[in-house]
Amino acid sequence: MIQLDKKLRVGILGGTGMVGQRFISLLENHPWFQVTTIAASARSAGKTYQEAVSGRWKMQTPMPEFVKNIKVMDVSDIDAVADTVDFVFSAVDMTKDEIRAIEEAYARTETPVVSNNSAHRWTPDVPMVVPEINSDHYEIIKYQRERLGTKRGFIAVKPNCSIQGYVPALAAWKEFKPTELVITTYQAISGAGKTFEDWPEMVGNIIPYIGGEEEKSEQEPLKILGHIENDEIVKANGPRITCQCVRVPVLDGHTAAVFIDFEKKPSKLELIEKLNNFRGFPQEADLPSAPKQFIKYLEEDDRPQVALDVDYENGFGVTVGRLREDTVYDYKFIGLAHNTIRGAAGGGVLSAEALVAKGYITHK
Ligand SMILES: N[C@@H](CC=O)C(=O)O
Repeated sequence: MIQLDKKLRVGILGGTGMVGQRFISLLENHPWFQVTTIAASARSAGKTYQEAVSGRWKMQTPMPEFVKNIKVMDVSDIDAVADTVDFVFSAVDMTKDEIRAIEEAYARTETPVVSNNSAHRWTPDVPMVVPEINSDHYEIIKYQRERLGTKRGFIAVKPNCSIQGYVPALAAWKEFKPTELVITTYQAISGAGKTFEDWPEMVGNIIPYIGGEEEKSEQEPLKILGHIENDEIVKANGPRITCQCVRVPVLDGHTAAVFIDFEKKPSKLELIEKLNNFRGFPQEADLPSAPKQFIKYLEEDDRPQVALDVDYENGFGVTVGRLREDTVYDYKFIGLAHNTIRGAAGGGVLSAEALVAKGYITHK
């Protein structure tokens, strides 16, 4: 693993919300990153983090000591916040237009922005990366910096949490050329920033609608599987993906039930072997948060299960099971990923580690 002489100073934009809290929990004792700054709305600014989050700490582990007395800054005091950090994670809660503008404004202060938000996912020169799959897309950053007129500053985003249970399998099976997928996702309530305490209507309930989620689940995989052409990322032509997204009474863990067709139908054994052996840049570079084995195939008929498998590889890994031939499609399977770790803050932390290892994030 790379050793840094001193830790990089990190700011969390939107640090009081659920994803911000997850960033703070994951970054306690991080070997490369030290959270020095938390920025949130004017309502929280000036308070200590503990005061600002009072009664709203949603993690299952206690609030880390180091963060309790940090004075929350106003996220719109861009220069003041940028002065205190080497880069920021963004989990701000604003309109898409506001997010696009504020993330660009931070990037223009020469502060790299690693964002959990969807606002910039379709900006053509903004990489949307799952580090095991398409960390080569970070090469687009040089064109983004030209557009923004920056030397250090840029924006990189991570994709939606709903796709993390099946896109890794698609990447592992690329050589068999997947042509068509029919998916249903079963999404945990933490994806909506909720716990059962603040969303009691979800106990024993299913809600067959998550605003905007189906389009993201169908389209974002194509950007990840795409390639750089000139100064933009061009999305892949296929596979065709159709998806239904359903909210289920689970705290953490998005499950995907997937039917899949291939151009060249492989054997079940070949598919399982590709899943278990799939490695990418985080494993090769031995990044601090990299799961040793990114995808694990579980042979038992009743796995993956949220209760047993959501924390696989500390929530950074993906579990797959129930792979079998189908009567209409070539195969069907189930995938599971932790939505607030691999699917949100953890995916952001791993992306930032990849950006450090590749030299895009440095000390100011
Ligand atoms: N929109 C998702 C969160 C993923 O990023 C959800 O509602 O589960």
